[in-house]
Order: sequence, then structure tokens, then C-alpha cells
Amino acid sequence: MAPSDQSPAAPLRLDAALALLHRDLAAVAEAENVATAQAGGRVLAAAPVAAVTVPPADCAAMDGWAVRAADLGPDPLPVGGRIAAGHPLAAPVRPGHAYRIFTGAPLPAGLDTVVVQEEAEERPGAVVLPPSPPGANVRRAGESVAPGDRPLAAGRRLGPAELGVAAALGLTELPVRRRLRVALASTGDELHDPGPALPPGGLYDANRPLLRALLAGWGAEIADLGIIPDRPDRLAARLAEAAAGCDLIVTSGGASVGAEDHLRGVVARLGAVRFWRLAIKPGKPVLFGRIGATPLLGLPGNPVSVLVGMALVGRPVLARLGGEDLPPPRRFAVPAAFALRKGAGRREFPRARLTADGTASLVPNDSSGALTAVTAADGLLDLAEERTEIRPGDPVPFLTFAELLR
Ligand SMILES: Nc1nc2c(c(=O)[nH]1)N[C@H]1C(S)=C(S)[C@@H](COP(=O)(O)OP(=O)(O)OC[C@H]3O[C@@H](n4cnc5c(N)ncnc54)[C@H](O)[C@@H]3O)O[C@H]1N2
Ligand code: MOO
Repeated sequence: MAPSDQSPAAPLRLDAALALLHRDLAAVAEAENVATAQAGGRVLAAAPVAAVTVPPADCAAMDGWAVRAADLGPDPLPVGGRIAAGHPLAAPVRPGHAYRIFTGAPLPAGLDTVVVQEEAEERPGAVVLPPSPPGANVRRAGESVAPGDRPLAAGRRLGPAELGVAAALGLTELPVRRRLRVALASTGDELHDPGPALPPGGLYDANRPLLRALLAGWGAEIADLGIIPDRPDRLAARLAEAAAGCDLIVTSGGASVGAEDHLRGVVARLGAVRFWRLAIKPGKPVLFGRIGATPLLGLPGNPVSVLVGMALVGRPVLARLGGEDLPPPRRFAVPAAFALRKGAGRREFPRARLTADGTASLVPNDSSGALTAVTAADGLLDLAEERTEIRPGDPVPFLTFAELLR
């Protein structure tokens, strides 16, 4: 195969890279039916249609007294009976009576209002209630879900609330996409798995555990390729072998311009490089391409660049392949608690903390190698390419880790 490096000479803007990924990639994960109880973290392949009504009938939203609003006046109302959740009134309602009712209990025909018990004055066999607008404290039948509703859209990832909705619909199974299979490798002669003492010049591999946790949290199945040494032949052999059995390859290290950075050459030889280097910091040497038909994301070696590159580029790649509808992360405008200058032409994502006074502050030691700085941060600032100066008080867009890494 002829070497194929289609990457532009200059670093690509992040927006352009994301648009390219969107065009290049499509969902590869087929649909399957999975028990609702096992479907957490999966992506819905189709929108389930509700066959039920929730609540199933008009019902009390509070503990109190069910009445017809028109009957309310200064005189005590005789008590007609008692209605609890799961126990609808058996007999017809007696006109002019008040019924003891509890939250969630169905409101019988003929009554239209619930007066909360705190406002009631009980007498033997009767109750005095204040005036109340008709319909007060009543939840309407079908207010949450009506038959035919599609409360969960296709492409939605199933979190706790979505699983609760699915269960409320009575669904025991859900159509979901199968998990993506992601092959994961670290590259570098200096790297070792945690455990044994390090040889001189050695470094423990921080990136695979970090990436494994992110990928698992995003619902992927991981094929661990381990640590690959800085040898193009070994790298090529491992990547070619991995490509046959997975949906995506993710590597870290060896993505830059040094003599020991072999990834780009290997990808160009075994497939194609679609982009290499983004106009961002951290994460500039990010590479995207294919080994055969299998997409590959090559992240830089620096652990912070790995985290940021994975959040900004990797997450959208996984969403696309996995059929997930992923909105771009929200950018909250927060006043800066700091002054900063940056070069034009590069989009920068400094790690930052939200402070109790509602400002954003930078974290100390914010280098691309300092993962510890990330543990002190709540998210990333998003400083646009054209921006060159931030003064204290200036609004800066803030991306939360809660959303980026979710
Ligand atoms: N002359 C230039 N040098 C560099 C450039 C450049 O444009 N011109 N870019 C710099 C930038 S930006 C980054 S980011 C790094 C990333 O380069 P690589 O992807 O080739 O990464 P490595 O050289 O393999 O490693 C960088 C750094 O990270 C450590 N590392 C690597 N893997 C791991 C791991 N799994 N766990 C922990 N730490 C890891 C590695 O030991 C290095 O210290 O290149 C700059 N250079
Ligand atoms: O782009 Mo590098 O990721 O600054 O360290």
C-alpha cells in the first residue's frame, strides 16, 4: 500500500478537526436488545414508544383531603372515606363529602381538588377546610407520560434517570447499541506498568489507566495492547494485529516530531493520516487516521494532553462510532480571577478551578505533564484562537470536567 498522509501541513483548528471527524465516521455498533437492568451506560438504538399512562389516573400530589372545590365553604364537610395509593375508592363518591387521601392515591370521579392536611381542622366525623382553587394539588393522568410518547430519544446514553424512565414505561428490555471495542496502547521505551521498581530513566505508565477509566466510563470494551516500545516494526505489527478486531485504536505517545516518534509514519504506511497536529494546547500532536479500515486516535504522551485530547476529540469519536447523540460541551461564562496572555492562532485549555465567589482561578503547575494539577481543577477554560489577553473580571468560557469526562 502506498504511504498516505493526507494531513495538512499546518496545525488544524479544533472545530475543523471535529467537522472532519463527523464527516469521516459513522455508527459501527449494531443494535441489540438488552435487559433494562443491564442497560446502564449503553446508547439507545431506537426510541421506545410508551404504552402506559403515568400517572395512570388523576391523583393526589399531597397528603390531605380530596373534595369538590365547589363544596368548600365555612361549614365542616362530613368525612366520606379514605383513599390510599394502590387502593382506589370502591364506592361512588358521596356529594358534599371530604375524603382522607394520601400522595399518589387516585382521585375518584366527582372530586377535583386536594387540600393539604396542614390546612385542615379535624372535627369528630368531619373536617373544616379553607377555600382552594379547583385542581389544586392534583397530578393529572398522563402528566409525565402518555401512550405514544417517546420520552427517550435514539442516541441517548442511559444514565440513572433514563433507566428510571424506561422502568416507569414498564420496559424489561431496551434496544441499545453494542459496546464499542477499543484497543488501547501506550508507546515509549521509558514506560513500565506500576509494580516493580523502575530502572534508571524509567517512568510508570499513567496514560493507560487514565484512558481505561475514561473508556470504561463511556461504555467501551477495552482490548489492552499494553506498552509498545519505540520501534516502528513492533508498533506496526501490534497496530495491524489490533485493527482487525476492534472498532477504534487509541494510543498515547510517539505522536510528536522527535526521532523516536514513529506513530505518524506507521499509520501512513498501514492506512492513512487524516489529520496530525491541532492548533490547541495542550494536545497539539493529536493524530487521527486509519489502520486499514479501523480508525486510530493517536494522543500525545504527556498525560494532561491525553486527558484533554481524549475529552475534546476522543469523546466525539466514540460518540460517532457508537451512535450516540453528543451535544458539544457547554461553555459557561465565568469571570476570570487572574490575568493571562496567550499567543493568537492557538486555542488553549488551561486547567481551572471554580471558586466559591463565582470566579475561575488557574491551578498551580499547569504543565502538560502535571496530571496532579488536573486533580486540583474542576474543568478547563476555553480560550479561543483569536484571544490574546485575559484581564481579571473578563468573562472566560468554562468547560466542566463533570460534563467533559461524563
Ligand atoms: N521539537 C518539538 N518537540 C515537541 C513538540 C514539538 O512540536 N516540537 N511538541 C511537544 C508537545 S506539545 C507534546 S504534547 C509532546 C508529546 O509528544 P509525543 O506524543 O511524541 O510524546 P512522547 O515524546 O512519547 O512523550 C511526551 C512525555 O510524556 C511522557 N509519557 C509518554 N507516555 C506516557 C505514559 N503512558 N505515562 C506517563 N507519561 C508518559 C514521556 O515520558 C514524555 O515525558 O511533545 C513535545 N515535544
Ligand atoms: O500540546 Mo502538548 O500537549 O502542550 O504538551
